[in-house]
Amino acid sequence: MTALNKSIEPGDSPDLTEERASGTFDTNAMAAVIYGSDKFAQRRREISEAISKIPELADSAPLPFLDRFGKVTEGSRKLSVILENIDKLIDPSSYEEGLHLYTEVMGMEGHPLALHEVMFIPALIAQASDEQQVKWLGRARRREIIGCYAQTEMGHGSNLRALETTATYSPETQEFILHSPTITSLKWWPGALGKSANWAVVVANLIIRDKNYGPHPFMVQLRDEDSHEPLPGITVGDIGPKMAFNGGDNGFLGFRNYRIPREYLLNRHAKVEADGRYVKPPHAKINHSAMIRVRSHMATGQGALLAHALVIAVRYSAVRRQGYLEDKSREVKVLDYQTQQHRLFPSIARAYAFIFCGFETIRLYDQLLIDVQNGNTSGMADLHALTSGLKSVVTYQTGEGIEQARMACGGHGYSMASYISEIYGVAIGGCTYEGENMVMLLQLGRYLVKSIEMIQNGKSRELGPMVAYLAENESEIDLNLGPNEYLKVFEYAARNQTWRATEKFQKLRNSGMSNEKAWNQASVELTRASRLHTRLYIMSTFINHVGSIVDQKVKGVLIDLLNVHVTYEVMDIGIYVQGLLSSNQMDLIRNQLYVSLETIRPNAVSLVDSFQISDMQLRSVLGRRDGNVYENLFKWAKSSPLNKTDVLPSVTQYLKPMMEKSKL
Ligand SMILES: CC/C=C\C/C=C\C/C=C\C/C=C\C=C\C(=O)SCCNC(=O)CCNC(=O)[C@H](O)C(C)(C)COP(=O)(O)OP(=O)(O)OC[C@H]1O[C@@H](n2cnc3c(N)ncnc32)[C@H](O)[C@@H]1OP(=O)(O)O
Ligand SMILES: Cc1cc2nc3c(=O)[nH]c(=O)nc-3n(C[C@H](O)[C@H](O)[C@H](O)COP(=O)(O)OP(=O)(O)OC[C@H]3O[C@@H](n4cnc5c(N)ncnc54)[C@H](O)[C@@H]3O)c2cc1C
Repeated sequence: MTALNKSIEPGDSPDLTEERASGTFDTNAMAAVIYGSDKFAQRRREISEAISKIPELADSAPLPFLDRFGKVTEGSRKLSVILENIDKLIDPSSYEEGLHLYTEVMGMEGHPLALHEVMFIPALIAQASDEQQVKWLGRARRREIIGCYAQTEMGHGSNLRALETTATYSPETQEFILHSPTITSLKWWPGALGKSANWAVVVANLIIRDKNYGPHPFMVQLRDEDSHEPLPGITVGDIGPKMAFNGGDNGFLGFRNYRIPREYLLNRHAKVEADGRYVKPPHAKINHSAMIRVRSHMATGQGALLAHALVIAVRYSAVRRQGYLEDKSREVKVLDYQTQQHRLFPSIARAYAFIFCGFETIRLYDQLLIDVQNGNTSGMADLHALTSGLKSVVTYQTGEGIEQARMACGGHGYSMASYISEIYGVAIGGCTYEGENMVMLLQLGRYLVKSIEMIQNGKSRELGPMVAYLAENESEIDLNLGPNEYLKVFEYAARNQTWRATEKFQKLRNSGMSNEKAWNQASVELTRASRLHTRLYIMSTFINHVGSIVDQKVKGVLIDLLNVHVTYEVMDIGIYVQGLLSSNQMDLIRNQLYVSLETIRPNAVSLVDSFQISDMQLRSVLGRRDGNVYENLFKWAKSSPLNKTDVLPSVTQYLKPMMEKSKL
């Protein structure tokens, strides 16, 4: 990967060179904005450079040609090469540098340490006492052990209160006895559990003298550290192939009266004394902190996945020529079609918006962690509500954007040579993991209903800054629309829908219906309110972030992108703003959107180049930085294992005899 201003190199496709020449800003300066600092953007480039110098870190074959066994083996092989060279590649104490290294080398299909870094270590940091951290955190960080986070069961993932795995305290031996009483109680889905992890943070119901204290996290050894064989009392294995993530070993796990010491309950917040006395945590949901953390990181993670698909689709659209506009002597780049721009550019804006939003939620989580360690849990409900909505909206919109990017690549988009279907499979997993989207939208819905109830009870002044707009009133909007007026339009839509949904719920409840039934009958409307509220938050963070940028050229193009965003988003929620905007105003906004697509066009390739995703990381023939797509597409097809011989054994064995027989 080059560090050149506009990434122009000899041998590049002239079409892409032309695009890069038309860019109005420095892609390195934009990368500094995307990755939070010039220093880190520079480190990413250096790490990519260092990776490219170690040939063993490259995939030994294009991943789509490997079967499941090959993918899992390839992941472990590359991991061992990474660890042999780690000091040459990154500062091992930097989480961000490590994440970049793993993302680039291991790719997105899963690997043995994926959950170790993302959930196991963070769960130890948030939930293990200082003493427990001394015992396990160093070992985990040095990778002497491999861990995972085992919560979901075959029968229950969303409703944690119905988990069936038990951890029964035995005061006589001062042990917990872990047990899986039914088939549905088997842990099912945890990443890296099946074959890689030898330890797990296991979430099980804490039972003391027949009383159930609900789900708690326990540190559990699953496999012998020498032989890697499962320990007696443990049944563990892989759950089989999935829609994506097939380099990962999502697993199942069962316990047969499996004993662990009392000290293995992660007891920073809740404790069980030797005599069985239970010490309550400071907040009932404190054991959910590992989930809040991942949800806080998901906006940037999903923004990056959307970015991968857009790098591929935008670059390819600049080299793909098909059909004509005015000049009939040369076919046009498909990127010049308005429909193609409408398909791709609003997603570029969303990818940037998600990444900027993620900066904010990561900051909020880091602050919450400090607060909670100091005994202050007051921020938990706000962050839970915010990240519940955000993970749901960004995963859904990312999925939509990636699928549009695939279609924007025509037939070749459907080939694994584009790699977009893998990106799609990985990204939409996010609609399910860390809380199924509808379930999480309804969590935010609860928070919004409570906020309306505060207003109804005359407590508007106690509302937090994110929901204060629910108490305002806006019935007219200036025709001369700028980003802040668009925010007002979104506020109007979110406020109206939240009030409407809450009033529906209240009306049903007041009619004598049970709380649960009334909630269920208002739930579609409540999820709509949650989505609008979250989209408002994304827009407002995007506007604030762009406002804070210093480099004027970068800021200029981001303002153009923001114009794409606000106009597209408002058109997309037209049905919710009919009472506010006239049809003339809607036409005006629609036209502003079309103008903003044209404005962004010369910078489209530079905007996706700025994500600085190397070819190695992208794993896409269509998205190559040099744009030399066609010759490499042919090379890729020729490397298919099916093409090793001209005549396949299956032809000799089945098709030839069939054809011979038909001749008689
Ligand atoms: C660094 C990472 C970067 C990027 C990520 C990239 C890649 C990841 C790769 C692969 C995937 C990896 C891992 C995937 C892991 C998993 O999926 S782990 C399992 C995740 N499981 C879930 O998310 C389960 C979803 N369910 C829940 O979270 C909860 O059960 C619930 C839906 C929130 C409901 O909980 P419960 O029934 O206990 O509570 P309620 O009765 O509904 O509510 C009671 C009140 O408590 C409040 N509440 C609930 N949760 C929290 C919380 N976490 N914090 C604060 N408050 C909480 C709730 O709002 C209620 O409040 P009230 O309205 O005031 O009463
Ligand atoms: C790729 C991937 C990786 C994963 N990794 C892990 C991991 O590392 N560790 C781990 O513990 N788990 C992991 N999981 C499991 C994941 O967290 C759960 O699958 C997820 O939380 C959803 O729970 P569920 O499967 O029980 O869905 P269900 O709750 O069964 O959802 C089915 C349907 O029911 C609906 N529904 C459920 N409850 C309600 C409700 N109250 N109101 C309205 N609708 C409702 C849902 O909206 C959905 O439409 C992973 C899953 C995937 C796909």
